[in-house]
Formats: sequence, structure tokens, C-alpha cells
Amino acid sequence: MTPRPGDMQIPILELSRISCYLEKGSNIFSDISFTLNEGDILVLQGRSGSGKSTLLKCIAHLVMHSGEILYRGSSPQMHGIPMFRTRVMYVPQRPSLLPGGPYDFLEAITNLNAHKTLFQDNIEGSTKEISKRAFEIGEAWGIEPDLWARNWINLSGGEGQRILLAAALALNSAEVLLLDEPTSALDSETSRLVEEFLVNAIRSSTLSVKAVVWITHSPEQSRRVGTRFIFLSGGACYEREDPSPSPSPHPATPVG
Ligand SMILES: Nc1ncnc2c1ncn2[C@@H]1O[C@H](COP(=O)(O)OP(=O)(O)OP(=O)(O)O)[C@@H](O)[C@H]1O
Repeated sequence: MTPRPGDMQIPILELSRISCYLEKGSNIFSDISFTLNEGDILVLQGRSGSGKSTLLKCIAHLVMHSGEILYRGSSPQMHGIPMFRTRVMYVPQRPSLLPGGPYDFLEAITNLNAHKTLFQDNIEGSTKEISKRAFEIGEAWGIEPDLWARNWINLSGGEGQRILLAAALALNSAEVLLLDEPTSALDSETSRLVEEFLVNAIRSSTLSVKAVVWITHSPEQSRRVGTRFIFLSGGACYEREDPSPSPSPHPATPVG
């Protein structure tokens, strides 16, 4: 489903009572609810193991969960799960499990039916055009074009991380990017370049991305990029006005 003009009034993403259970009786979190609107950079914080990555994977329908997720007012099933994942895209911290190299990855993604349906054979969606855009973004972040032809296992953590993010942006199909610690392997200078690019991408009218959920452990980064701040703690989720490093046991606004 392609967004229509009237869709702009409804939240881009609505989560209602999302719960994730690993085994019987053991839940990572329960009843998480919040909405995401165009222009939001929603920073997701919480202690290690609190369930941040799992929540992003639930949103992307990569992990079993209960509750309801609506994208532009319709369920992922209504959009079709592959199409939903091109519009609401999870970007992992590392490309550790991907086969081949970055260029193979771009080729595989651009050959998916959901991608082809979205671009309807428009040249903008071709592997060649997307690779060109990906190389440009990568170069702005210090990635030489020849690295795209390497195997993932022969790239450094920071190189793989930047390439994966550049690819997600170059695809220009996602309205929501779910970023799992996107700069965790980068030095502070490169991290700033990536942050600035992403913040400008949300404001740009020519790029597809309209909102981001961004996991970070850095309060400084949260402050620089975030427009909203949500904390996962004790299986529940709280929205705060500021990106304080340690959520108190009784934060201001429970949103779950
Ligand atoms: N497939 C799985 N099987 C068993 N336990 C899992 C699985 N995936 C996640 N977990 C557990 O769920 C909890 C939440 O993990 P998750 O990776 O979502 O945390 P996180 O907040 O992103 O952590 P970090 O900040 O360290 O990246 C952890 O206790 C983790 O061990």
C-alpha cells in the first residue's frame, strides 16, 4: 500500500500493548504502547538486556509478539509483511549473519518483489542507481567504493556498520528506520557525520525516511539527535522530556 495524502494525519506507526515472551512465563517486556509521528527521532534507551533490540525486532515483525502494530493505520498483514519491512526497516548493529558482501546485499534487496513493486521498474529503484547513492553516502562517511565489493567478514565493525546504514538510506524505500545502535562501532568524529546525515534525512522532503527509532547508550548522542526519549525498564516503557542517563524507578510518564 502506498501512503495517500490523507494518511499524513494519522501516526506513521502505532504500537498497542506489545508484549514479547521468550518462554512460557518469562517475558522481556509487556504492554508497550506508543505512537510515532512524522519528524520524530525517538531515542530508545535502557539498561543492557532490557529488551531494546527485541522491541525493534518485534516492530519489524522479526520476532513473535502479541499486541497490535499499525503502519499508516493498517496492520503489517494488510500491507503484506515483505512490503511492510521495506517501509518499516530494521537496521541491525552489525551485518554478522549476512552472506557475501555489501554489493551482493544491495543486489539481493533490489531484486525482492516488494522492492520492485514499490519502485514499479522506475530507474530510481535499480541496483545501479541505488549502488551509486549508497557509494555517495558511504564516501561522505569515509567508506571507499571498493569496500562494497569485499566480503562482510573482511570489513571492520565500523566499516560494516556504516555500509549497512548507507545501504538502508540509499534504498530510499523506508519511511521508518529502526536503528539498533547505529554508531556503536564508530569513532566520535565519524559518529557525528552519521548523526548529522540522519537528522537532515528526516527533514529532507526528497528522501523516503520520515521517522526514526534510534537505540543508543549515549546520553550525549540522545541529546544531539533525539526529539523524544523513551526508556525501557523492568519490562515497561516510559517517556521522558530529557535523555537522562539512568531512569528512576518511578519515571514521569508511563506510556506502556
Ligand atoms: N533468541 C533469544 N533467546 C533467548 N533470550 C533472548 C533471545 N533474544 C534476546 N534474549 C534475551 O532477551 C533480553 C533482551 O535482549 P535485547 O537484546 O533485546 O536487549 P537490549 O536492551 O537490546 O540489550 P543491549 O543494550 O545489551 O544490546 C536479554 O536478556 C537477552 O538475553
